[in-house]
Amino acid sequence: MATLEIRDLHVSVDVEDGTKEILKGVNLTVKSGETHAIMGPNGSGKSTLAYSIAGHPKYTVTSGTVTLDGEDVLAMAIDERARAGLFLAMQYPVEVPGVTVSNFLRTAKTAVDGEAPKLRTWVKDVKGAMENLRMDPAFAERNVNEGFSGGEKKRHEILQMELLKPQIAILDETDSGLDVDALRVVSEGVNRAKETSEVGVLLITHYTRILRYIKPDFVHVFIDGKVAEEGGSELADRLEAEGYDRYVSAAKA
Ligand SMILES: Nc1ncnc2c1ncn2[C@@H]1O[C@H](COP(=O)(O)OP(=O)(O)OP(=O)(O)O)[C@@H](O)[C@H]1O
Repeated sequence: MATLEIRDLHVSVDVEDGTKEILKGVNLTVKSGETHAIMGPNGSGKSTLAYSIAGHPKYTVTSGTVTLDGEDVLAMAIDERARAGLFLAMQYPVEVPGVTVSNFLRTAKTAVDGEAPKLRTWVKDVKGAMENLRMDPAFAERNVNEGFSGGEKKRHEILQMELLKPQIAILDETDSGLDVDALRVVSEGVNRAKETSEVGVLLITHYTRILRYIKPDFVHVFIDGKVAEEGGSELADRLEAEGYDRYVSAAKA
């Protein structure tokens, strides 16, 4: 059982004429086995939240805390965050020339667990996870992210999550690059990880389409760098029907 707690998080970026505050006091708690969706209009700071927790150097945390079971996540090196049980899928994963998917997964698993996985079970686990995600076995021998299509990148991301078995996964879901089949396969992977290993998921949604396949337990509406409203999955349905207009005009008033 793990708890990720974000308390009064303020984050800025450097801009030409100084700094710009993007996150303006975010409060959020995600526990094992829960799925939380963050929804909000373009530019409201959703990706910034993911990047900040991931420790992206462009984003400066000016105040507030992020803890995992009471441990200070922001003080951890990036690899320590993964070892502590956080999975942070990046919106634009980097290419790793010369490193195959298969080697990458095994190295990542070894780093996260502190010991190499047993070869026999590992090979079986990878094969099973790839089958579940309907991935061609040849994919395992390709170099990480080299020439991957949008759908392949997403499947690879979910494959990592299923194999690394984090406590809390933060997924920045640009489902724009996914066709309906890929969207379904990726969503099934997220639902499976939640059911089989009790992963807590913080799903950052840029489009509501993915929420037809993943039912969030909690929905948080992000407006201008903070949470403006919270509710259950019915809130996602309402937002899909009504949009964000009333929040945005309330924030401006
Ligand atoms: N490195 C940066 N330099 C300058 N401004 C930035 C930087 N990163 C983010 N911003 C600004 O911060 C705001 C929030 O951006 P962010 O990408 O977090 O929003 P988002 O809610 O994920 O948007 P979308 O749904 O459009 O992807 C935007 O106005 C964006 O232009």
